[in-house]
Amino acid sequence: MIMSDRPAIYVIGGTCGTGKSTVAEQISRKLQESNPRIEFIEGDLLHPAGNIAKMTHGIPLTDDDRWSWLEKVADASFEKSKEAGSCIVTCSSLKKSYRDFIRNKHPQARFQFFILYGDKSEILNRVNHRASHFMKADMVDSQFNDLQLPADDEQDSFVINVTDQSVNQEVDEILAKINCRYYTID
Ligand SMILES: Nc1ncnc2c1ncn2[C@@H]1O[C@H](COP(=O)(O)OP(=O)(O)OP(=O)(O)O)[C@@H](O)[C@H]1O
Ligand SMILES: O=C(O)[C@H](O)[C@@H](O)[C@H](O)[C@H](O)CO
Repeated sequence: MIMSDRPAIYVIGGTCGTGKSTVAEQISRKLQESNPRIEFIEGDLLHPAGNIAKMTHGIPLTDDDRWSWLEKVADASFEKSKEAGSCIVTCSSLKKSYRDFIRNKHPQARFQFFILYGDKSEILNRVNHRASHFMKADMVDSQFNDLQLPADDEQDSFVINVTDQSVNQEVDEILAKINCRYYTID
């Protein structure tokens, strides 16, 4: 087995309220133990102001709202991964076409998608219980309507169940997949 020399980008996706930021922060801390240069990019910070305004007012984003944001996510994460060998980014990546767009933007990199998935009732519960976040419960239905979970034809993508696992269990599951992939030839 050898280590791949393509930079690796770990995308933590899923609908609002699945725990993307919470899980991604912990994963980056774990990975930084062996490589302090690995960075975590909060994908929500790359949205244009207009997208945040729409979501704050309970208006779901369209494909056209998302393309320029997805491009920034792909570009920013690729740049960081070239510096450190890998990086972590949160990005909902709800549709297959979005994941394809990101993959195809930088074929020199190895993107892996971890799509966190929780039952709608659990997600509503989480969104209702967090304070001062722009994404409110009225957006949950539209997020589930747009969600296309990866199927077998997306071998770089995994669905992580977040309904009945703790954050630590989710982090361990993702790290196991990252480590396993990192040391294989591709
Ligand atoms: N098992 C779990 N896994 C992840 N998050 C959990 C879990 N249980 C509870 N939470 C809580 O769910 C809430 C949502 O998490 P977080 O804000 O990280 O989600 P998110 O996907 O980044 O949300 P958004 O995309 O809307 O910003 C947080 O308050 C987090 O602590
Ligand atoms: O694609 C989208 O509709 C958006 O990225 C949303 O998913 C939010 O940015 C994120 O989840 C924060 O609540």
